[in-house]
Amino acid sequence: MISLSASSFLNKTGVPGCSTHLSLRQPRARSSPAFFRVLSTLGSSRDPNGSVLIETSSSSLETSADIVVPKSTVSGGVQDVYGEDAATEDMPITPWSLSVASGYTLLRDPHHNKGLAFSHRERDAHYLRGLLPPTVISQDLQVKKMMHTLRQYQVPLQRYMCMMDLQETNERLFYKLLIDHVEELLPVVYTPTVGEACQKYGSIFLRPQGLFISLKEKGKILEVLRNWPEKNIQVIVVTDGERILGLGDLGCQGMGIPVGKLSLYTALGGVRPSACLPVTIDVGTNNEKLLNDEFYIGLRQRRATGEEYSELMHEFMTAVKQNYGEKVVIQFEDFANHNAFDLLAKYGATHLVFNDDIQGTASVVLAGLIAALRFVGGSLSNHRFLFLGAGEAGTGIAELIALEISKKTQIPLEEARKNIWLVDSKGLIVSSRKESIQHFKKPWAHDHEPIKDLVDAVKAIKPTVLIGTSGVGQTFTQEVVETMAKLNEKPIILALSNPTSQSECTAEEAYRWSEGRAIFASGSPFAAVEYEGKTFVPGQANNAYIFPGFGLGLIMSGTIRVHDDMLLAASEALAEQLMEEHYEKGMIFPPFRNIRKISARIAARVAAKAYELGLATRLPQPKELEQCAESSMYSPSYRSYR
Ligand SMILES: NC(=O)C1=CN([C@@H]2O[C@H](COP(=O)(O)OP(=O)(O)OC[C@H]3O[C@@H](n4cnc5c(N)ncnc54)[C@H](OP(=O)(O)O)[C@@H]3O)[C@@H](O)[C@H]2O)C=CC1
Ligand SMILES: CC(=O)C(=O)O
Ligand SMILES: [Mg+2]
Repeated sequence: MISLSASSFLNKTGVPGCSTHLSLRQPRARSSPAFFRVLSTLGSSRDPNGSVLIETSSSSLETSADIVVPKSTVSGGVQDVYGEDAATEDMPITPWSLSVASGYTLLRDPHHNKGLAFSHRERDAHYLRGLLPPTVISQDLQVKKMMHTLRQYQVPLQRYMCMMDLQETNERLFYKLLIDHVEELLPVVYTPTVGEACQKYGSIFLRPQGLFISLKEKGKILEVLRNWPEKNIQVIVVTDGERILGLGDLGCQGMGIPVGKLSLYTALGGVRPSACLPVTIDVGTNNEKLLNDEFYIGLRQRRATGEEYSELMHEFMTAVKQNYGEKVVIQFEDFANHNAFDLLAKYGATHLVFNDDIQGTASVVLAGLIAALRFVGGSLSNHRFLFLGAGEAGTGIAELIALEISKKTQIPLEEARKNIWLVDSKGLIVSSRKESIQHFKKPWAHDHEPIKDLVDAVKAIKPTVLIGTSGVGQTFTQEVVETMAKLNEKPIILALSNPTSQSECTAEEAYRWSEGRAIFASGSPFAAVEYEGKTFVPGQANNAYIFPGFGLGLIMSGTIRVHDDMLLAASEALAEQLMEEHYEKGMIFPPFRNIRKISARIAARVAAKAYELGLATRLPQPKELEQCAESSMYSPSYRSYR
């Protein structure tokens, strides 16, 4: 038996040099109900839940000239299972996945529900008469209405809950809203509000989103993966909740992060929602407040460590490869650094893994620095960098800067590192500390006398660039910023810590304390600032610029491993999208409103690099990679139902 997805009715579609690969879905043998498989032309009946049940045999389907039957569902590449690509937008489809939803069931199916936008013809054809009031409205009017509703909520968390509710009831409207109003809604579904949502997840929790894999599932992870309704997964974002933004250990409630990141994969990068899988690994939490919170949703025990932790993670990583193949992107997100670096090193050789906090952050910051050269002149090798925070983000960025300098100037990497200094919770990282520091800090232990305070480190090192990656707010004090401004005509100051409460300083403070001379960007958004009659627009130095396009590039090329050169390619693709009008406002990142175009360019460059390195498997290489990226992006416009 074969279940036929809606898109299988569509002809192969595409743009020159990029054919969209459509596929039949093969149901898993284990749990697929035997009695219904679909093809409306072959006759139908209704099951008691309102689903239309249609029988067919696989052999009759395999003969259809328009249909591609892959041998395996884990072949990677771009597979338009539900007719979600922009290329399929104008074609009528049947609203089904495993069975045709109709009537009451259709209204409660978030993938196909259109609410009042169902036409009268569709209401007749799909048993919706009477289940909706008589008015028919357009999706655009629905967007207008939802924005009006959202703007009534003054409390950001209420807006977040409203958006989550929409995602669970009408997925296309959710994404249309997010894409059309990206600058307004990014702070709602992402930082800073997602941070508060994770902190209060137990209290606001209505419906589970994503897949929860706890120690209780040990030995059964493959089965758990098979409980997820979608089979053609292309991206997994996984966390264990130990370092959620700069808010620390939020245990199982970290689920808000993979869910939010994957919403951005779709809205910003065009990866279709059905291909995205959010996962939270629950090994307990050391957060006493949560352990004592009656509404906490996770395991009520302290974190498992050592072998117990590694075994669970290994079972997960193995099960993912077994179930989805090796072309599924596994994005590690918000792990604590004592696990993050090891997981990346361990699975980098066997899986398509990407650590967003280490690699994605590095790529976005490098892009901002390349753009900032426009204001400060010279090349990166002429600059001196000082970081507050020497963890995933700090050392990840430092290493990519050094790599870029080394490649551009042909000097050895060790030499390039010498202009980069980091401060951790114990002070400046210097050679006398080398024996006692974690392995990822060792390359940065340069010869210098120990210094405890940041301001003294600024005075001693005289950086041209100051980057905050400590997760601790208000650490770029007035004295720190004024010292930077004394040392530099245009000090580059990046306050990367999230959410807003943990930002090292505000945009207003950076501009005021530097007398309007700072080139400033922050991890969470700040509004434009007026200073002495001039308007400054702070950029958002956030990995959200990179990972959606980066992931799309990996998927569209069927890449099997991430390589540092792809991160450099992504940085360059982002930096080159700043226009004169942006520089005039002091910006070092382009506005998010053009993010889909930006992501397509990043995806194309990443894919091109993958082909160049021989890591891409989707052959032959499409001629127009950027066009290919754009045309394979998910479009949230409603489809017409036959
Ligand atoms: N804008 C963006 O895109 C991104 C932002 N971030 C943000 O960066 C922050 C850090 O993340 P990450 O690097 O993963 O975290 P880590 O825990 O890996 O690193 C934090 C680092 O900060 C140091 N630190 C902590 N407190 C202080 C202090 N008071 N003074 C000086 N140093 C201190 C720690 O020191 P020690 O080692 O001694 O404990 C550690 O080196 C978070 O807020 C996160 O949200 C992260 C990724 C992307
Ligand atoms: C942005 C991000 O990934 C973080 O703050 O962890
Ligand atoms: Mg993160």
